[in-house]
Amino acid sequence: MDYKNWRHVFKVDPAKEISDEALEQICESGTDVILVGGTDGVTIDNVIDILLRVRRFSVPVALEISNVESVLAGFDYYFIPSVLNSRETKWVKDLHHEAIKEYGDIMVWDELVAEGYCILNPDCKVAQVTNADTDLTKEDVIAYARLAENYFKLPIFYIEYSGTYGDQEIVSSVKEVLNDTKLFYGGGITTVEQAVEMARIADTVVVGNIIYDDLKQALKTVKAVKGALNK
Ligand SMILES: CC(C)=CCC/C(C)=C/CC/C(C)=C/CC/C(C)=C/CC/C(C)=C/CC/C(C)=C/CC/C(C)=C/COP(=O)(O)OP(=O)(O)O
Ligand SMILES: O=P(O)(O)OC[C@@H](O)CO
Ligand SMILES: [Mg+2]
Repeated sequence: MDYKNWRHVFKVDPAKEISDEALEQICESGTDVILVGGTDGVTIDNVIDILLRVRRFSVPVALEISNVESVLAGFDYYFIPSVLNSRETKWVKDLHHEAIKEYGDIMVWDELVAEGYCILNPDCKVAQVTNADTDLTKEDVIAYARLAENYFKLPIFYIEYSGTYGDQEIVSSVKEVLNDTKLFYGGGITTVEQAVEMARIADTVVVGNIIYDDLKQALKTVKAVKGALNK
């Protein structure tokens, strides 16, 4: 299935331990994709390990690149984040420029999907690493969404609350101004109710940490998201 039609995503962090049984349940859950990614501790070894283990199942698998050293062939898609509200150009376009300078000749451009991130939880790891300015009004976030769609023409705008449940009003307001760019929501989904709530607003709902904290609850989010009607 094309990433534009994904409703539910499990984000599997290669830096975190997961048993074969748990991984099998995640892969066979009916989720639309396994997105392999994390902020830190992502290495070529742990990415190979996850790829080989997920590839035993038919679910699509994408790599969300957090450093060039851990990129390898064999994924269906490569998701490339740019943190639009980072205070440092490094996380918006400099690392990307370096990577393209080095690997531009061998890159398969059709497999790359650019994501415009807007990080809104000041305490999460990714906000700290990328020095994100999370002190934003609803209007600021809407402006980032419009920048992503109408100026940079990014296929994905990702509202990231990693580790905490987000503000529905902000997510709804962003959804209202987007047309072609898909809205990904991720952060703090721990219950079926939260999964349904965000699935009614966002195009795609990303479920991460609950996989490691409460697998049973994590698995329930798949049906919840897929059953929810997008407004
Ligand atoms: C073999 C082959 C296919 C070759 C391809 C060639 C190649 C190298 C292509 C790459 C092209 C390219 C443009 C790459 C970009 C390079 C790069 C390093 C960009 C920077 C990306 C970036 C902004 C990273 C910052 C961190 C980030 C946004 C990570 C995303 C994941 C995320 C938000 C995780 C959430 O946090 P988590 O880790 O889960 O937090 P907890 O542990 O607290 O839960
Ligand atoms: O881990 P959680 O809080 O579910 O967030 C999911 C994802 O948006 C992280 O990048
Ligand atoms: Mg995580």
